Amino acid sequence: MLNVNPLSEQSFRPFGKVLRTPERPPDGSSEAHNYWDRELEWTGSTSVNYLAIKQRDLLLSQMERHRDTREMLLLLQGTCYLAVAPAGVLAADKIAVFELKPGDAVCLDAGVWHDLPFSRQDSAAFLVIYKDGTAQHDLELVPLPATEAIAGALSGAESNLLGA
Ligand SMILES: NC(=O)N[C@@H](O)C(=O)O
Repeated sequence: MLNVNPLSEQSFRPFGKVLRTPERPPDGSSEAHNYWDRELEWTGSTSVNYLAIKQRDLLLSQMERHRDTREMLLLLQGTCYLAVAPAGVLAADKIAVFELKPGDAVCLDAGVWHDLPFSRQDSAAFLVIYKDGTAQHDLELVPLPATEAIAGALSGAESNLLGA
């Protein structure tokens, strides 16, 4: 059973960065705004993609990675669970699951394992930003040795499966 962690900069650090209001002084400000420049260095051709997530059972059976790009996930609507594991050899015992709420933005380091997010309601929507062509040329998808249930509000099917 994979427990769900609240999202924090510290807890997410092994997987990438959580983008929140920076603690450092803004690079520009006025009566109307504060601006922080270059929160992430980003070079090369980039695509901005729309990802609509459909609700599915909280059962993690695969993970994917993109070796050659970081991946920014900006949650536009819906609460989600995001399963991640450190880059390198995929170790099932290193998988962590985080709860993402609307407005949360995380940037996965290149090669960090993840699965498509799990929506906690009928649907959810993200902007996904990474190197152009990633979905076509840099998407490695692998099955897990065993399906892992994510601890959350189990659906009927999940309860039956787990004998809950
Ligand atoms: N499978 C797939 O499309 N994955 C990307 O959208 C992604 O890394 O979120």
